[in-house]
Amino acid sequence: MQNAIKISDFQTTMGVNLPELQFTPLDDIPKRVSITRQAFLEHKTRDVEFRLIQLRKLYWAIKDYGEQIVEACTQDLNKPVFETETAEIGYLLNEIVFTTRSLHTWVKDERAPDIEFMFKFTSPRIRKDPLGCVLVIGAFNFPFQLTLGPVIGAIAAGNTVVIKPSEATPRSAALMQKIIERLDPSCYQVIQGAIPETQALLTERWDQIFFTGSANVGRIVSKAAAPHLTPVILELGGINPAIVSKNANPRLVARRMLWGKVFNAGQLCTSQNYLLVEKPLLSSVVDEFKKAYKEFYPNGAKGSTDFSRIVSKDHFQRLRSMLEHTHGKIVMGGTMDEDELFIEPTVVQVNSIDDSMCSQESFGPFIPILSVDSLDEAIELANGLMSTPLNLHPFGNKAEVEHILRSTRSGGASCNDGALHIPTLPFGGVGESGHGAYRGRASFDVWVHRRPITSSPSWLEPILSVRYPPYAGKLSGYRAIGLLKPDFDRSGRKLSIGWIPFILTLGGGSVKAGAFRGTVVALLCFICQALARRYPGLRI
Ligand SMILES: NC(=O)c1ccc[n+]([C@@H]2O[C@H](COP(=O)([O-])OP(=O)(O)OC[C@H]3O[C@@H](n4cnc5c(N)ncnc54)[C@H](O)[C@@H]3O)[C@@H](O)[C@H]2O)c1
Ligand SMILES: CC1=C(/C=C/C(C)=C/C=C/C(C)=C/C=C/C=C(C)/C=C/C=C(C)/C=C/C=C(\C)C=O)C(C)(C)CCC1
Repeated sequence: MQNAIKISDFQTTMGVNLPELQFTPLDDIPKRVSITRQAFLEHKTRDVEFRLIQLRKLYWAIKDYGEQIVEACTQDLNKPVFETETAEIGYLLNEIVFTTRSLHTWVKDERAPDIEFMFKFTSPRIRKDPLGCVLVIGAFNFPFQLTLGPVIGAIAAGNTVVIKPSEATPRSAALMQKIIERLDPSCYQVIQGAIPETQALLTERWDQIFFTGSANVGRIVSKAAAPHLTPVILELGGINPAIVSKNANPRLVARRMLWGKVFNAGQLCTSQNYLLVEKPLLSSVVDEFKKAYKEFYPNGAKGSTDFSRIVSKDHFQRLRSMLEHTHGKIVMGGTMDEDELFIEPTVVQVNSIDDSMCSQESFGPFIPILSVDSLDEAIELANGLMSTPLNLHPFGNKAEVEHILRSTRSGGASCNDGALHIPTLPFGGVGESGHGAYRGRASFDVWVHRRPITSSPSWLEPILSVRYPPYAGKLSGYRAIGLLKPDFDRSGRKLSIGWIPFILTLGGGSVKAGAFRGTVVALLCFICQALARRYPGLRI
């Protein structure tokens, strides 16, 4: 709710001090990036104990600054204390504890699957290497969760990190800097600013960029990354459909859909953008929305401390314009107050999917509803608007939900629910809603390079030497044992080989090839046994 340019000195509300946001001077940015790059090249973050210490420090910094986090979210978004405690502070603390508990397991080399017998002696394994010096660009709506969430994984994976919080929530941005300053400053830096500062960051070379925000800025980030071939994780928005069958429970539909639009005043990327409801259920769904609104906010949302405000005037005006341009009928809510950046949870019955309320992402407390004649009509409309949204909300019986899932694509799906996403499940978009997933174990995986490693022992040389020239006479051997036999015919049908040939051929192929493979296996076993007998301490 503050303008990023007009920021006062330390402010005190209810006795809580908050730091002032100061943009990083543009000239300082390359130097600060090179500090973190240098720290990576010095292998500071390779040590797993070092990473754990940093994560534990982060845990205690978030805990110690808890009151300030609540205050910053109040000032930036009028976020209810309950929502800050659960979706910002609690969410991050849980993610850190989960990560620190699991890290020793996650970092272990993995045995490589699907390895042919002869290569097993090269000890094939997958190592989880850090990517290097990485950039995290955060969004405004859950300023702490969506900025520090990806940072937890990046630290756990052994990267050095530069963090750019959203300037749209200046109190939170400034506080995040204080929090990160508790960690090793050579490895973790916060750069503050808006477009010029972000552009300056994007001209640097990164080993990965993790961006959360709008698709338009996502495109800018991708373009900037391309010259350096930098991988980019994009966590974008979406025009998420809710598809409601006539067999759904209208009370549950209304309560769960309303929750998605009152949590953070609907500034929630996983909540539904619009509802497509089968005609017979329409009027009862609308009635249930009115009842649920009364239950959630007996005295209306405006006077309640349990309802956020819209982040800025620009977003407020964008939302107002959406409502002003609708051809639909407001059946619940509809009030707003620009001075307070308040928009009431508003249900609008629309006549077309092209209505201003459906065709763009609202990212606010709007609930447009369009009635449809069938689930298939709903599926066609939803796929036509944005075929790859971030989330999907099918409501109905098991068969109907399955049918909807099989006919659509989306980053995730909350069946018979609003914006629910379990924190340890991988989370991310597909197509227009982004790519790459994080959270829980995925937060570690998204920040590592899975490096395949083999070590060829010298005693394997007689076998490995089949690859060296001269090649004469070697091709037939390769064809006999090196080629897998297909278990399908030319029309794509699967062939069944039966048990006896399967046993005779050691898993498939011709009897001759199987016999040859068996001889090689027996020979290798014999060599290993002989070696083990001769050198009792030898480990193979
Ligand atoms: N998938 C997710 O996890 C997720 C989460 C939250 C928000 N979102 C999406 O983000 C959008 C709203 O968030 P927002 O308003 O913070 O997004 P935004 O794209 O406006 O801003 C995100 C970040 O990009 C920076 N930025 C803005 N313009 C830029 C430019 N021209 N060049 C370089 N950097 C620039 C901002 O400083 C900010 O840090 C919605 O579309 C929402 O759906 C997605
Ligand atoms: C059950 C018992 C009790 C009561 C327990 C209670 C009341 C527990 C309440 C838990 C709640 C409300 C947890 C809420 C968690 C919310 C979370 C994690 C929100 C996350 C939001 C996210 C991830 C948003 C993301 C947004 C994105 C990505 C985009 O914009 C007792 C204690 C009474 C007794 C014992 C039993």
